[in-house]
Amino acid sequence: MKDNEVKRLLELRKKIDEIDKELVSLLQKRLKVAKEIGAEKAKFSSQPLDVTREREVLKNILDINGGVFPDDGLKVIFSEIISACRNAQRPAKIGYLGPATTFTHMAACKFFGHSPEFIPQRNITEVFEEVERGRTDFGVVPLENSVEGTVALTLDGLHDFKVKVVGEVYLPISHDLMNKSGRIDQIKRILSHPHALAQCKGWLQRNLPAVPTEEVVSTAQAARWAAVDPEVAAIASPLAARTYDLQIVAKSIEDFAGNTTRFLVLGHYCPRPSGRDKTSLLLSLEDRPGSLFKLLKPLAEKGINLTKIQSRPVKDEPWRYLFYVDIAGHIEDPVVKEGVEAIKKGCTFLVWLGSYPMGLPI
Ligand SMILES: O=C(O)C(=O)C[C@]1(C(=O)O)C=C[C@@H](O)C=C1
Repeated sequence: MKDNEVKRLLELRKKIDEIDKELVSLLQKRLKVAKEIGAEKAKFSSQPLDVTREREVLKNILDINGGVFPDDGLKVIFSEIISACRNAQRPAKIGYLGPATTFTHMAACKFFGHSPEFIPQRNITEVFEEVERGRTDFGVVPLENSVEGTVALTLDGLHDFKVKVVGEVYLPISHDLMNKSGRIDQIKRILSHPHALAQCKGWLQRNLPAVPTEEVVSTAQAARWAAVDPEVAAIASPLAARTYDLQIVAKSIEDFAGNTTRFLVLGHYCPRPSGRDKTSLLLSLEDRPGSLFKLLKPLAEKGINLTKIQSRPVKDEPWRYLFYVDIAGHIEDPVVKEGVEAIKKGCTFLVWLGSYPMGLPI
């Protein structure tokens, strides 16, 4: 490099340093205002988290930017700025189905950003329990996978614990095969969560038909085993590979493209209507002809969109079923409120699980 080129580079770096200084000063100002908002909210014991406002902030920023700064980068930066401001208002503890690096962990970070404290729980029931007891502010659990279907333990938790659904997150699930060496010929056993093994069955049969598979409690647990045993390969997330220092043998080995999991965020409040909301219900129908029709009729009449219905056996009453139901709209929308009241008439019991902003499309 010539002298004048070095000089030019130093000048430009000085400019960057000055801009960064301004950015930090602006971030500090933003944090101060966010704390003031937090103090106002605390006066009427309102929850710091306002997903609708957060989405509005992100939309405003992308509009102002007009694509000049890469939009994806800007979204990540501002999601983390908001996460830090929210956490400064009141530090939050988030329980999730652990251990660290599970897809539920990734979903929790997608929803809350990285500022809160994330606490891995041993199983789905524990996530519910900790939220119910108030030891965590929120919990994140998987509800359904586009290939594997509904997670029964989550439906049980919604029935057994006093918690509300306060949000949802959709996360694309892409499974990688990983081990210590990155060499396929070293693999003597393949470990993963039963869902992940099922989602990669075709690929495993085509590529490693002679290698036995073993089910473990989570994809992260599988990665931990792979980290200590060179003969073990894990099917897990890219985050697990980074965390446990594993090499990728094969990327995205799931059999169906577009494999997505929907996660629920559990808490104790009701987010305000955002204009694009979902309401979740848990109900039990009378055991008589036409009771399911009675449930669906008022929804159809009022033009309410039923987005999910899933039955689950009542454990202590053979051949009776609970129904988990999602409908479009917020319980504060008059039409939804009336629809739920109408449904109630044909139910032996109905619990409103929560109303919350719909998860963003991936
Ligand atoms: O506007 C609010 O209500 C705030 O608390 C501020 C803020 C933000 O940083 O922009 C932080 C947390 C909320 O979830 C929404 C937005």
